[in-house]
Amino acid sequence: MVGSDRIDDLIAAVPRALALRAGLDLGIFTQLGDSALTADGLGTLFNIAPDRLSRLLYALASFGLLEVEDGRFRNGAEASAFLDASKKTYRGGDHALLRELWGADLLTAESLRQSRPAALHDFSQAGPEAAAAFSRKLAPGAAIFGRYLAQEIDLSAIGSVIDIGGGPGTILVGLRERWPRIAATLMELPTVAAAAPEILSEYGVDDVVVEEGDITVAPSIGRHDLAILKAVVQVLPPDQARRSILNAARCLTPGGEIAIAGWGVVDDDRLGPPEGVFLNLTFLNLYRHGESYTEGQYRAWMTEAGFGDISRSRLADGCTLFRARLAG
Ligand SMILES: C[S@@+](CC[C@H](N)C(=O)[O-])C[C@H]1O[C@@H](n2cnc3c(N)ncnc32)[C@H](O)[C@@H]1O
Repeated sequence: MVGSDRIDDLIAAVPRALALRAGLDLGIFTQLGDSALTADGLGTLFNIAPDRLSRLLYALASFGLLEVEDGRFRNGAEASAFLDASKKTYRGGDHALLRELWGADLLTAESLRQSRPAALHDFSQAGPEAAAAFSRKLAPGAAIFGRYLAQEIDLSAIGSVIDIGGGPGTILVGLRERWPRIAATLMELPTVAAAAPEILSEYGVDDVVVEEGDITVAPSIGRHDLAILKAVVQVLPPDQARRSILNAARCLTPGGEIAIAGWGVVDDDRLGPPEGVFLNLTFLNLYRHGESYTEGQYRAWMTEAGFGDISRSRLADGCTLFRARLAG
C-alpha cells in the first residue's frame, strides 16, 4: 500500500519551523548564549510565565535546537552556532523578513484565484516608513550575504563596488569586513535610498555613497569595478529585468565584473533548485510581475549586455550566484 510519508513529513516540518520562529522572535537562543537556564530563569528574564514558556522550550528541545538536562535548557550545537545573535555566524536575523514571507505564502491559492498578489509589495510605491521598515528586515541577511560574497570572490583588485537595489546597503558592510579599502556605492530607488544612511550608521558605517536611481532607466553616475544585483532582477518584470542588467553593465569599468545573486533563480527545467522553485510561489503573492527567472534567461540578458565568462554557483545558504565579466 502506498503510504503518505511524504505528506506526513511535510506537515510535521511546519510546526517545527514555527517553533523555531517563536524562539527567534523571543531571542531565546541569544539569551541562553553559552549558559544553561531553567524555564523559571528564562521566564523571569522575558517576563513570561514559566509554565507557558516551558512548552516552547521543550518543543525546541524535542528536535535538538535546545538540549535539556535536570530542567536546565541550553543551546544545541546548531543553535549555538547559528541562532545566537552575538555570534558572527548568526543566521536568525532573517526572522522578521520570514514573518512577512511566510505570511504571504499562506495566500498562494488566493493570489492564484484572484489573479493578483494577495500580499502586494510594490517597492516603487512604498512610502518612506514602509520602505525603511522593509529595509530593516533585509539588513541582517544582506550583511551575512556580503560576508559570503567576500569569501567567494577575490576582491583584491577591486577599487570600487556598487550595490544596485541594495536596500539597506548592508551587503557592502559584510563585504568590507574582509575588504575594508574598497569604495562602496549603494544605488536605490529614492524612498529606499533615504532610509539607508540611518541603517548603515547602526552598523557603524558612514562612508557608503548613497545614490538615488532606477536601474531600469539609467546606470549609476559613476563607474565601478564590481556591480552587485542581489534579489533585484527577480522583483522586476522581464523587460525591466533585462534593462536592469543592460544598465548594470553601463555602471562598470572595462573588464568590470557583475555578481547577480538571489534565491529567485530556477534551472531551465524549472524543477530546481528548491529555493527558486518555492520562492516563485511567494512572488505570486508579493509582486505583479517579478519571478524566479531561468538560468537561460539570465545568461541571455548577460550576454546581450556584453558579459562573457558567465558562471553559476550556489552559496552555502542556497543562494544562486551568477558571475560574469565585461570585455577589457
Ligand atoms: C528584495 S529587495 C533586495 C534588497 C537587497 N539587494 C538584498 O538582497 O537585501 C529588492 C530591492 O530592489 C530595489 N529595487 C527595485 N526596483 C528597483 C529599481 N528599478 N532600481 C533600483 N532598485 C530597485 C528595491 O527598492 C529593493 O530594495
